[in-house]
Order: sequence, then C-alpha cells, then structure tokens
Amino acid sequence: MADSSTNGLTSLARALSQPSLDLIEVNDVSPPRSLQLHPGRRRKLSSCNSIENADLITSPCAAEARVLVINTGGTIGMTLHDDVLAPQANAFVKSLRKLPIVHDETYAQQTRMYEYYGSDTLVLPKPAPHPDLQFHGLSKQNKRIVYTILEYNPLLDSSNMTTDDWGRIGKDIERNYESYDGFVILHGTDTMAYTASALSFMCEHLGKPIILTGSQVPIYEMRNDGRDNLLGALLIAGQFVIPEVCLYFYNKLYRGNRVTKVDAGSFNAFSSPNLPPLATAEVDIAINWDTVWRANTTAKFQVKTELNRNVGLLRLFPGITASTVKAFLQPPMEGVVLETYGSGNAPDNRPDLLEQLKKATDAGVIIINCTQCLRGSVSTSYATGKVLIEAGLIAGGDMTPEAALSKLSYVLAKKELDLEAKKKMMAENLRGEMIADLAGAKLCLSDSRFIQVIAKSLSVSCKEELEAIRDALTPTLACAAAKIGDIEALKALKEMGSNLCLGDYDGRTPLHVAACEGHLKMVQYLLSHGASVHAKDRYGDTPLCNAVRFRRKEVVKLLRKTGAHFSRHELEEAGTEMCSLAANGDMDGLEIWSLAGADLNQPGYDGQTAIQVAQAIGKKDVVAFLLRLMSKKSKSGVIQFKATPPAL
Ligand SMILES: NC(=O)C[C@H](N)C(=O)O
Repeated sequence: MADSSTNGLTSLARALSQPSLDLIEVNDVSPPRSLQLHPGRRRKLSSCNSIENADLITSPCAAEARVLVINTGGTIGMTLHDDVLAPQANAFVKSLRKLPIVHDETYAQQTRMYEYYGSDTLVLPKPAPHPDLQFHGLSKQNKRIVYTILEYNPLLDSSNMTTDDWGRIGKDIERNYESYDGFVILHGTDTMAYTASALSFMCEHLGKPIILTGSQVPIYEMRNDGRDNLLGALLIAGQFVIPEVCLYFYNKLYRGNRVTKVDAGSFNAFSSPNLPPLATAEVDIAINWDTVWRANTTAKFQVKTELNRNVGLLRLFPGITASTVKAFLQPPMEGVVLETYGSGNAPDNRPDLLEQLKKATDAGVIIINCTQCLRGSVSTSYATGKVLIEAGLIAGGDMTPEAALSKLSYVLAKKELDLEAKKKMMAENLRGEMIADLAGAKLCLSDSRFIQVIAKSLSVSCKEELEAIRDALTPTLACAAAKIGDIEALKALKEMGSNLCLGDYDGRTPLHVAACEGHLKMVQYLLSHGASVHAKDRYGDTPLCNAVRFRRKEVVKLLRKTGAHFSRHELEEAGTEMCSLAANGDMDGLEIWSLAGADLNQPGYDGQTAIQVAQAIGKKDVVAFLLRLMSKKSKSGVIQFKATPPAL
C-alpha cells in the first residue's frame, strides 16, 4: 500500500517534471501521455515550501475520473430544420459549456484543463457539501468527473444507423480504452436498444462501464430530459466500475441487452422487462451489485467488429403463409429470430409452415425462438411450443428480439466456429442477456454461520438487515482472506452472495491485497469471479501497481493478460521510480516495471529517463540492460529514444 509520504514525494516529482511533445494519433482523443500532467498543480506547488506541505496536494489524476463521451447523434443534439428535427453539428460542446450544471468553467480555467485535455473537454461542477447526497459531480471518492466529447461526423438520427456504425463506436472505445475510466455513448433512442445489445456482445472481456443514453427532447429546449440523462450517465460511468454495456434513461441504469424502447412519447422511454435495473438514481445512486454482470474470464478487453448482416426478425401472425416464411428463409439468410406467441408457441396444425422451418434449419439456418410478449420466457410447456424444437429451433429464453438478433449477428461472424458450436453459443448466456440455469445459484444467507452469529448478537432477523450486515462485513473479511490466500473463505463469502469486488475503507479490494501478497491462485480465483483489474484504491493505485511494488512477477503477468494497465497517475510515477531503480542498479525492479507496461522512456521528476540516470552515474551494466529490455519490447527491434541516445 502506498503511504502518504510516498504520495507526497511523487506528487512533487510529477509536478516538477517537464513534459515533452508526442504525436497524437487521429481519433485517439486521449492527451499525449507526456502531457497528462496538470499544470495548475505546478502553480499551487510554488506556494508550498516543504515536502510536508506538498504532501497536502492531491494528485490531480487520482482526484479526477475521466469519461469519454462519444456523440453519435440522436434527438439529444437535434434542432428544428424546416419544421423537422435533425442533428445539429458542432453545437453540443458549445452549448454544454454554457450550462453550469454540467460544466465548471472556473475549475477548467484554474487548472488550465483545456491545454491538457483539449478544447472538447468539460468538467462536472463540485457538489454542495452534503454527506448523504451522492448524486453530484464529486463522487464518494471525491473525484471530479472530467469528460471529453468525441463528436461523429455526420451525426445520425439512429434510424440511419447500421452495423458499420456499431463497429465504429466499438473501435473508438477500444482505441481509447486505457485512457478513460468509463464511456458514455450519446445515441438516438429509436435504435438504441439494438446498438446497446450489439455492443454488449462485441465488447469482449469488458472491465469498464459503457453507458448509452440520449433523450426524447433536445437538450437545447427549455424542458428536456437530455440534461438529466447525460448527467446521470456521466456520474455512473465516472465513479462506478460496472463492467457492462448499459443504457441509462429516466433515472435508471439498465443492462443494455435487456432493454427495449416502449414509449415514443414519454421521457420514460425504455423498459427492461425481464431484468430489474442495475441502478436507480434518485436521492442517491443505488447500485444493485447483485445484478451487475461479472465475467468469468481472464482475458484482455477487445472489440469484435465482424458482424454477419444475413440475419432477420420474423414475427408470426395468424394466417401467415408458408410461402412468406419460405421466401424469408432463403439464402443468403443465415440466422433468424422467430417472434412467436406467448411462451414460444406456433401453430402445430400447420405442417406446411413447420416444414419450411425444418427445411431451413436442416440447411444450416440458425433460428432462435423468442416471444412476442414484452415479459416472460419461451418454454416447452405447450404442444405448440414443442413442435418448434422438433423443427430445429433454439429456445431464446427471455431474450429481447433486439438482443437475439445482434447475438446472432455476432455469433454467425465467428469464422473459427462450426455450425454446432455457433448453435451452442446461441443457447448460452454470454453477457447476461438471458436467464441462465439458476439452480444452486440462489442467495442463501443461512449458509454463513458467521454472519448469522453476528446477526443474532445484534438481534436482527429480517433479510434486508442480514444483507446489510453481510455487505458491511464483506470487504474486510474478503481482504483478510486474500491476505492469507484463503480461497475457501472467499468461496464461502461468494456463496452467500457477497460481492468480492467491493473495496474496504481505503478502497482496497481483495484483488489489491492478493496482488501485494503474490497469491497467484487467489488472484486467478478473484479474476474469474468478477474482480476488476481497474479498481483503484484511495491513493489511485491499481492491483497491477501493487504487484509491481511487491515484485510479484507472475501476478503482474496474469494481470497484464487480463487487460490490466497502469492508471494515468501510476504511469507518471513510473518515470521517477525507474530512475531511482536505475540509480541503485536494481535491474530486477526495472524489469518488473517494464513487464507491467511502463514506458522505459518515461522521464522522472527532473526530466531525465532511467537510462540517462544510469549513464550519468556510470552504471554501464544498467544502461546495457535497459537497452536490451527496450529492444526486446520494440516490435521492430529498433529502439525509440525520446531523449538523446546514450553513448555506451
Ligand atoms: N429520441 C430520439 O433520439 C429519436 C430519434 N429519431 C433517434 O433515434 O435518433
């Protein structure tokens, strides 16, 4: 765990270092790494005359959460043209900047924010100091939410969007993934449920929140829902690690692949009929952590943009002809969502119709059975449902047609899978889009004798109070178990419904603790049970940084494989740390920083890189070692120096 004096020194070092210019990739809207310093801090620092005083300065990076807002279009940014609403280009940022509720110009000026994050960056205001209200710009961890807007050209009414647009959004998120804590996608409401569903599948091993939102009335109107929707989405994306593609609308956060647009004339436009909201934003933002989806994989985030467009939705209706069905199922059709009646039923007295369905599935078309009902699931309780299984259809459970269609599009594009594997995948719950087999997964507080004993001594008996005790105790118990590598204890906590991702009073999660201790199996267990590699403790430190400091090489490798990367403030600290290691001739230390993804060219607090330090004090072995590491890391074998190359 970083202590406060280290923090003070590194803040000082960071504030004094001299940034140099880098090239910014087009569309990469993150600031150049060397510019991620906050100059305002340097000014404040000049009034500090000792390191003790400097200790009071919070690292700006640790004190800010960054959100990338991708503006694709939709009503939220529309104006009237010839009496109809259409997207208005280059107006959104300008207009937000004038709204004190979504932008604090004084903070931006004082910290010279635009110079560092670009002119399309805004910052939420500081909240009134009320301990109970968290629905404000400053999160529980006292973070400012700084957000950068990437506006698409052209902005689109979502009715004009295609799978190519989903791919573009996915790629932009992937490109900027490491520079932001969360992502907000501004999108028209008409096809938002399709995009949210598609992105949920395309984003594999997601570890950060992606939240789609928009509005029913343009943000430029006096009465509108855009402001609240944007604000709510930003606050959640900036302060909670919800590793899901979500949709935020009218004070509720939903799982993206569970929603459908149900109302064209109300602010309450979306419904998630088969899954309760992941969060509600009322006086407080309450996250329903038990519902939040946790991946059980340990792999890096990536976006799959290959989608199969030969898919379709076919809605049954009484009297539909066999020739209509036949025509619909002709090549190049490869996947169809059949919207059936009630709990997945179709006429079992229509052999002509059933024959067409069977012919298509025999020919390799994947047909998913989804209900036309808003709520509920398909089953085989009726003879009229069973005939569809016999015709080769796959039960779609309680999936929305939007989710089933985009899942088909995603699965069918997987060239490495054969037809059987694709069918199997369609029947599985991939991202929480359908109900999995719940047997044995029920929350059972009675399993925990320990919690019960405490509950008894506190004379509590109702489920809510028991859950509250469980939630209060979990972080401490889980961190204690992680410290001694007791996986069984963690399993017991998990079984009673505890969330193993919660941090303790210092924001330290079991993964931080296990990483420090080097308990590889424990780290593996936590990662495969939903622990987030992006969790930051109160000092802004990630489990990766902890593992590096305690030199847990194998843990570092595993965390990197799972997509861990240094936070911005850790990257800045890396330069100074590596200079000090170079000065001490500590090659093991240098190797582990490099293994964890630190840039060996990152300058320290005085602008010198590790290699320059080693050279200046005549540590030739360290210089040679660093050169070897650098050439190993560079794909081409050619070493890029940001400073003058050392003379050996
Ligand atoms: N409320 C909206 O955003 C509707 C608009 N037609 C769109 O989907 O882009």
